Amino acid sequence: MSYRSAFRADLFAGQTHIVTGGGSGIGRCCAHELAALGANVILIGRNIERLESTQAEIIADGGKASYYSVDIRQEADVRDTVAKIVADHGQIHGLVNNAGGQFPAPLLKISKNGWDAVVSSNLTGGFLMAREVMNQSMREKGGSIVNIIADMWRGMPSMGHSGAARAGMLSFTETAAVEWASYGVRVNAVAPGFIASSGMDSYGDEFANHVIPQMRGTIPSSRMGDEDEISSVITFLLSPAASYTTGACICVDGGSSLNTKLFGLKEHDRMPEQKAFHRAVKPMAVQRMMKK
Ligand SMILES: CCCCCCCCC/C=C/C(=O)SCCNC(=O)CCNC(=O)[C@H](O)C(C)(C)COP(=O)(O)OP(=O)(O)OC[C@H]1O[C@@H](n2cnc3c(N)ncnc32)[C@H](O)[C@@H]1OP(=O)(O)O
Ligand SMILES: NC(=O)C1=CN([C@@H]2O[C@H](COP(=O)(O)OP(=O)(O)OC[C@H]3O[C@@H](n4cnc5c(N)ncnc54)[C@H](OP(=O)(O)O)[C@@H]3O)[C@@H](O)[C@H]2O)C=CC1
Repeated sequence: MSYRSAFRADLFAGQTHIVTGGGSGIGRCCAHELAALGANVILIGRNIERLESTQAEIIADGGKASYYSVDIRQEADVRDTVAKIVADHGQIHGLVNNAGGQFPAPLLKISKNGWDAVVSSNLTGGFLMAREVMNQSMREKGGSIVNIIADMWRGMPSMGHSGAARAGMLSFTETAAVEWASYGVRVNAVAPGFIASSGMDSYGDEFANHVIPQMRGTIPSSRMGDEDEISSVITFLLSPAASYTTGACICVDGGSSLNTKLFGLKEHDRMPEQKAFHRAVKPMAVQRMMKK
């Protein structure tokens, strides 16, 4: 097995874990790590080629993997796919709700369809997967769910649809942790910062050449994270080492969520009319404080 995990090699032996978005990026990396630790890994995504290729890599490494192609936004398809997985593999021990994505755009440029596409990918889809896995396996037999969210703690400028969905996913995580604790099911979240994943490459040259260098300057650790640095925290949360941890969110972001915001006030400073409006409605004392 070529994946060198920090965890014990038989940690998940005899267990089945689902990784949504397992055909690429963080999900693919996590699927490799879980398989290296003995899990039977179920990959979920839409693009069959990528799923097939990750499955082949894992099998070539001596691990166990299968894939099921499904759009996690389609309720009936999710229900039927989970039923097939349970029929084929039996108990589901872990679910990594990792599938998702968004496009960079300021709020004012996001159409209703664009908003819905992102919210359904990053919030509704994760809910559907968790509900079906719970109803069809974990409710009877227990398990662990890990939801991947994002660094949305101070909003998510230029990805506001995603920020709203991820904040919702955090709330879902907390509610599910409480409601499902008595079934022996733990539900936690991981909030990655800026991770050098294949997904991050999908935003084009402008993003790669301008946004990423600007983002990098805001990270206290002075670098982007790697996929395996997210995978190891997911693995911890799935494992018995986290047996008393539920409803938690671990930020894996090199400190970026503690640092100043990504974007300064340059745009605002270029808008004298709006500035004049704010000044006019503020009490004199506040204006004086602002001038200092
Ligand atoms: C910057 C600083 C950040 C700074 C902050 C940076 C932090 C980064 C942190 C996160 C990093 C990552 O997640 S890394 C990578 C994760 N992976 C990705 O994001 C992969 C790319 N994303 C996807 O494929 C997404 O799933 C998604 C965008 C929702 C595509 O879903 P669909 O295929 O269902 O969407 P479509 O059917 O094509 O389109 C549905 C609607 O969305 C609109 N739409 C789709 N792409 C659009 C686009 N680029 N611009 C405008 N609108 C778009 C379409 O026009 C449609 O609306 P109408 O025209 O009105 O009908
Ligand atoms: N990289 C980063 O810096 C950060 C990433 N994240 C989040 O982490 C997760 C993994 O991202 P990353 O690996 O970087 O990016 P990728 O784009 O490589 O991974 C996203 C995966 O989700 C799958 N997916 C997307 N939509 C659906 C859908 N509707 N149904 C089923 N599968 C779907 C995609 O597969 P397919 O297209 O085949 O369906 C793909 O494999 C995402 O949720 C991402 O937004 C969060 C914060 C930061």
